[in-house]
Amino acid sequence: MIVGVPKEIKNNENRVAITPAGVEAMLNHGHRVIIENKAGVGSGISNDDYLAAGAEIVETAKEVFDRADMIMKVKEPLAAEYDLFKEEQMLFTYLHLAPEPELTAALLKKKVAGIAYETIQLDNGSLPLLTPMSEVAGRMSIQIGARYLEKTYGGSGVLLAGVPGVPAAEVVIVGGGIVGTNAAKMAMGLGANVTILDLNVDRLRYLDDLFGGRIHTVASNSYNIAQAVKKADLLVGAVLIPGAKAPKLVKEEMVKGMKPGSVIVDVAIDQGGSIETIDRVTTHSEPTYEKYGVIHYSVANMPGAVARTSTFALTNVTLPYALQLADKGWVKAVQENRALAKGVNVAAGQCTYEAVAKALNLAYTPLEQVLA
Ligand SMILES: NC(=O)C1=CN([C@@H]2O[C@H](COP(=O)(O)OP(=O)(O)OC[C@H]3O[C@@H](n4cnc5c(N)ncnc54)[C@H](O)[C@@H]3O)[C@@H](O)[C@H]2O)C=CC1
Ligand SMILES: CC(=O)C(=O)O
Repeated sequence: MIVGVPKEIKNNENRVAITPAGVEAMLNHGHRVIIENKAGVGSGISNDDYLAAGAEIVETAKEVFDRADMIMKVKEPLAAEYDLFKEEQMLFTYLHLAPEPELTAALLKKKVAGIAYETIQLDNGSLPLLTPMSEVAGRMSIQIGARYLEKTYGGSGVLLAGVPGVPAAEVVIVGGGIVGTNAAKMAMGLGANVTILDLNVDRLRYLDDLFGGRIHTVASNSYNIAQAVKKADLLVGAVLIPGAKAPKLVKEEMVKGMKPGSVIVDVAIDQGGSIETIDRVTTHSEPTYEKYGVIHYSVANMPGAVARTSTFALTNVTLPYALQLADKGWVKAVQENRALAKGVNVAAGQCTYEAVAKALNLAYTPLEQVLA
């Protein structure tokens, strides 16, 4: 099979979907890898590194899409890439289709088999191809929040740690999964007071144990969210219902009541955002906007800014699945791997992921019907 890796084109997206180690593994399995010129540069991987591992470098994304049976990417395709899909091509990448009707329509029209990293799910409910980027984004959310709290960035001028005699900042995290836990680790490490809200009380129990009772855990409901948001210097949105649009848990009225110069980092923006006043996706070039005196940060590809770490963390987990797809073709691969089957969001012109179909008001076709 020919595996194609285009250069990412999202604003400041410096990650790349394969490393030289991945190229070597693909070749060892009998496949060929073609990579767009300079696709790895943002992650510190040169064309020569790829060539030495046995890849072929081509000049344009069009050539990659034209020649490859399977496209491996990091971020969801952007409008400029929609015309490049080949009929029934396999696409393995983050897709986040629930807030993306146009992309979904383009994939359905070309009958692309779109396998989304973020919905591949093990039987224990975990999302192994989302986890490493959630670890990155969760950790980043606190350093980003700390920066925007500084006066020079428009913030309230609060230091997360405080100092002896002046209290530490209040960090409130809505969603205690991978992003939330990693945000809490960083915030606690910096000396902030941390509150995490989650719907899942068992998860809160686990976090209470993990942090030795040194963070506050609170059951998530609109009353408790309102109380927590009111006191927050830094609010992190970190909820997820796999595949679905994020619920808007923090209402406009709650944001209006926040302290001037406080900061919101809505990590859940890639699923549409969990804060009512987050009305746009921002970019690394222009990451924030101000509303009701509160700084809003809603970048959907946060790990792209720390691409060297992120590319290796991501490809560590994507490669084993990519090899299965390349070795067997997507149909056989998903028939033999239940976790991978959950990644199939669209195939054969049908929407095969229920939460995506619901979010976009599309007909839902169970994957088994497409495979029959
Ligand atoms: N902006 C970016 O660059 C990135 C965004 N993300 C996104 O961050 C979000 C969170 O990801 P993970 O932490 O990996 O997910 P996760 O599945 O590990 O955690 C989500 C948590 O949200 C909780 N939750 C669900 N509904 C809730 C509610 N009503 N109230 C409170 N908690 C609720 C769940 O119980 C779960 O513990 C996802 O949308 C993910 O795609 C991840 C990486 C990078
Ligand atoms: C998860 C995701 O969307 C990202 O890492 O960019």
